[in-house]
Amino acid sequence: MRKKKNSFIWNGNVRDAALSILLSVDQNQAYSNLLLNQTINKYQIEAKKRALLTELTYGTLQYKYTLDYYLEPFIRGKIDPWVRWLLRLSVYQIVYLSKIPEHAIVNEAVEIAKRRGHKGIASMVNGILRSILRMGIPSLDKIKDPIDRIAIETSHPRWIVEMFAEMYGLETTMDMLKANNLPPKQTVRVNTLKATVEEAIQLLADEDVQAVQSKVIPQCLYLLSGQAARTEAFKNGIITIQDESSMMPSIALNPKPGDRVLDLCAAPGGKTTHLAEIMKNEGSILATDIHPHKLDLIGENCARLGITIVDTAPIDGRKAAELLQPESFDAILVDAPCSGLGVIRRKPDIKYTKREEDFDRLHEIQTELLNNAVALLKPGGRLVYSTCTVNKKENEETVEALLASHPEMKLAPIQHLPVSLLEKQRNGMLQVFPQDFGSDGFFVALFEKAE
Ligand SMILES: C[S@@+](CC[C@H](N)C(=O)[O-])C[C@H]1O[C@@H](n2cnc3c(N)ncnc32)[C@H](O)[C@@H]1O
Repeated sequence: MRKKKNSFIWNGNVRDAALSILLSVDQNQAYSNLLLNQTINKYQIEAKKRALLTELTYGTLQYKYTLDYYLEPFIRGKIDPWVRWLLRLSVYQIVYLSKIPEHAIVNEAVEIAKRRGHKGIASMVNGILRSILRMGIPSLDKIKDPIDRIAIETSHPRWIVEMFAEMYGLETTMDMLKANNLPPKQTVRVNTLKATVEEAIQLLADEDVQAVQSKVIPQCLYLLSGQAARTEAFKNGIITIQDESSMMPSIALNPKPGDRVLDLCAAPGGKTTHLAEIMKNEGSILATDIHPHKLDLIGENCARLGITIVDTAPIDGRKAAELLQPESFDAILVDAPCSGLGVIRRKPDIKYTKREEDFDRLHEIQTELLNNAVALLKPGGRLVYSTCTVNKKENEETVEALLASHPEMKLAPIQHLPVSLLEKQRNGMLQVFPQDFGSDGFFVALFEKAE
């Protein structure tokens, strides 16, 4: 009987589990973050193994091209994809994880190769890994072309490096792509309807979770221990799990208590609930999304946080102006679907699966969403456009398309954010890179409609 190389049942072996997740991401286009969370939750994997599983899965995926460069001189002929992933997983540990003894890495890999394949494959894996340990990995200094060097060193496709180098220069590109390989901080937003920042820190401390206030956004806490989703503070609606950059759009829009607000691409409601907190839960927010099933998440988040001013509706934002009353909202947020090139450190698969062709289609959708938002905005109203990407085609160029077709819309300087962020504004637009504050790459533009 053929052995199943990909089927996964948790057997307590972290490397086996990491290998199964990596294969599934590669072959079934599964999302690494979702699959990892599902595996951890389904098998209730304990904290220490959970940390190692996360490190091995993300690390190996993040450094896929770098690991292939290191492996290349040692591999003769074609090898099965699962064997290549096993080798990448092992070389990742050899190169990047100093605490794991080298003989243990090799032994584990050989055992997995035996279980999933046969003795012949196990002996090949053994041979390759022992050669690497004996001879060392090839130096990156051999790569002379600067674009190739960044592509291999940070493990990003060449076209992404080229594109960013053209947009931002080589130095910023290198910094950004290096930051894409760092683990994200665990950050939460304090629900100011229920607690002050100090009270939230104390409530978390009561549960042995150490939290410190961010120096960038005051409502943002960094969790230095524990798991936010498992805390009573989370269950009781004191905190929301959210990246610090994602807190910028709602603050930039700054709706007033009593306003009528539209959040056009709202699910799962991270920013809708933030808007409601800023509005002190007074006024009304219509939260719409094209996917009806995702709207339940907004309802659940509002219930947990004690927010009562949000209504939800399944609406394709590209047709919203036909369905809702024109010029009826004081403030509108368009947190648009985008390429996600700012969140690669959370979703490393993005860098391998995105295609340049996707950008034109996204730019078109973003422009259509904004056109609808403009039609729904009251004269004198405010509109925020945000994305979690660092791609000018979807950011600056989308803003320019809006300004070109709507003379009644003007960019307005963003206020209310801390100076460290505001001084990054260029021409009324704010682009944050992952290397700036250790938060996601994010873009925010604020518009005002003429009276
Ligand atoms: C970046 S996410 C929004 C995240 C959300 N604002 C938050 O903070 O939790 C973009 C959302 O746009 C939705 N979407 C995609 N196309 C849409 C469309 N044509 N109309 C409305 N929503 C759309 C997606 O379902 C997705 O939930």
